[in-house]
Amino acid sequence: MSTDENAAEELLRGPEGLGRRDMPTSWTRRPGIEPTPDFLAMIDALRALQDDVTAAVPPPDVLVDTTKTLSELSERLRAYAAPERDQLTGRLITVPGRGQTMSPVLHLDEWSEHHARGHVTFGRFYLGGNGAVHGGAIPLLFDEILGRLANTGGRRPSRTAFLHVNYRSITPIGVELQIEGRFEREEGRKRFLTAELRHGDTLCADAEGLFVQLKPGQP
Ligand SMILES: CCCCCCCCCCCCCCCC(=O)SCCNC(=O)CCNC(=O)[C@H](O)C(C)(C)COP(=O)(O)OP(=O)(O)OC[C@H]1O[C@@H](n2cnc3c(N)ncnc32)[C@H](O)[C@@H]1OP(=O)(O)O
Repeated sequence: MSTDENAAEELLRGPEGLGRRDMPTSWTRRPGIEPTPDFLAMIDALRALQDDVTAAVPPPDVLVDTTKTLSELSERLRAYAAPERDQLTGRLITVPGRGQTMSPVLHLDEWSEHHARGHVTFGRFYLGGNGAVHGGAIPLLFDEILGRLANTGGRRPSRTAFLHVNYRSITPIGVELQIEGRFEREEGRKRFLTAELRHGDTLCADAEGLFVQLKPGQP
């Protein structure tokens, strides 16, 4: 196993491997790369921007200005693009949201090898229509909680083979929702997990996921 995989395994091992607020703040493949508060602040600002862009209907002059500013920002950051092995976003597993903005921030409140409970709020960015979260955004969240659960507790890495989602009632944006995941059973390399997303007493969606443990050399 490479040093990188060892580092990941170390953080994923055991009930304390995830969800701890006081653990080292980085999962990095190269010493010296850390998610500084400034980096995390940039990610938070991007999340707010995604919500604001989604909601905004600006006048033409503001649109022109905004486009110019965004293009300048892209160009500025492009100069610092790193290869995947050095990328921070998505790999900061000790930070809620893992430093990426593709899925909403999952806050874990309780964690064990077989169960996880947390909360999440979908912002305006995730709107499908009529106040409901887009149907494609909900599996992102299920994959996040189940993927973590499937790969924690010293288990060898696995990948999602299927993720079946049932949409039971609309999932509202802009309010805190509760999410719960369970590691149901293991059959050889196959790990079966389930999850539910609720708004108070209302079941919004549930999911069943199969995660298959990777064979050596499988990407
Ligand atoms: C690497 C991770 C590190 C984690 C670090 C933590 C990071 C911090 C948290 C991140 C949280 C986000 C986690 C996201 C996790 C992803 O989303 S991964 C990305 C999405 N998934 C993929 O890209 C997977 C693509 N598919 C594959 O790579 C391969 O198909 C798989 C899933 C590895 C399986 O292929 P395989 O190893 O050749 O397996 P195979 O021998 O065909 O099947 C094994 C068994 O599974 C069954 N099976 C396989 N596929 C299916 C299926 N679709 N339906 C039913 N049965 C199936 C087979 O029938 C067989 O059953 P048995 O005959 O043993 O009873």
